[in-house]
Amino acid sequence: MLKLEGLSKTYKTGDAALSDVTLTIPKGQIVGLIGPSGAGKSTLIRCINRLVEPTAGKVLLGDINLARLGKTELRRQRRRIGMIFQEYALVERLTVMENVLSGRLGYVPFWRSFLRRYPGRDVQQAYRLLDRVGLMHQADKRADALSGGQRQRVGIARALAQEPELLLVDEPTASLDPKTSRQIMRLLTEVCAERDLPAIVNIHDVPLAQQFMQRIIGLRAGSVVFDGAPSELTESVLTTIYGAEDWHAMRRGDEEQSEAEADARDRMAALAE
Ligand SMILES: Nc1ncnc2c1ncn2[C@@H]1O[C@H](COP(=O)(O)OP(=O)(O)OP(=O)(O)O)[C@@H](O)[C@H]1O
Repeated sequence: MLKLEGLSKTYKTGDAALSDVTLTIPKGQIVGLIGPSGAGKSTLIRCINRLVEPTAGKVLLGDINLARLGKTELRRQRRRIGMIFQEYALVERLTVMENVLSGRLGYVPFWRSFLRRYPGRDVQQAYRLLDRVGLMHQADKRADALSGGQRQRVGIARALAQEPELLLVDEPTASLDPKTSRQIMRLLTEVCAERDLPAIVNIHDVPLAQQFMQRIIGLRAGSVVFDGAPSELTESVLTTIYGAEDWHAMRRGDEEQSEAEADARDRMAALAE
């Protein structure tokens, strides 16, 4: 279970990016974090594993307050948190298998990782994970030979190889097309459910969040302005989160996108006739 208590962050520049955020995420719950640009979504995610140092507040993972830890203990505790990134953050020249195994780096002694000699148990687990994310036959391919969707599957397998207790997911589908985005979101929600794993997903795409998340947290100017079920995300709630102009502009953007897609489909269909 993750508990944030009074979490705040003011950057050196004076930007108050997070103000007094308090929330609890129970085991197995997958939470979508939405809000306009600059609302503090990335800051919130990064304060949890202290890629960004919180200015105040507690980050309780189980009964350990991550916000209070010194460097060595923080490094150990970070193993409990898996991260998935928008741009995948794979080592491009390494194979898919080696990328997944790198999720074990926090556990194996340095010499083993340096020689790339992982324990047999880790290798077997990595194969199982590759199978689960549908990449069994790509294990020996270099990461730079994969499509965006396949790369994100490697990112998911790598995070799971860590055997985390929490997943932090930063815009996992922002670089993917709509169909691949849905496949990735489906995979993410399934693997979390299978492991009773809680996740916080920073997600720009509101309809995608509504379709896949169990709970939505809306941030605006560093504060939580909505916390509820996807079905409660009404027009007026979205206006509170995004502001009237932004929300209408976003919706118009979606409509234009759908029209463009329908138009492209019609053209393809005409060509195929
Ligand atoms: N390293 C930094 N130094 C100073 N200010 C920062 C830094 N990172 C973020 N901020 C500021 O903190 C606020 C929150 O930014 P953050 O990136 O967390 O928002 P976000 O909701 O993730 O936005 P986006 O959706 O555009 O990624 C913004 O006002 C931003 O300008």
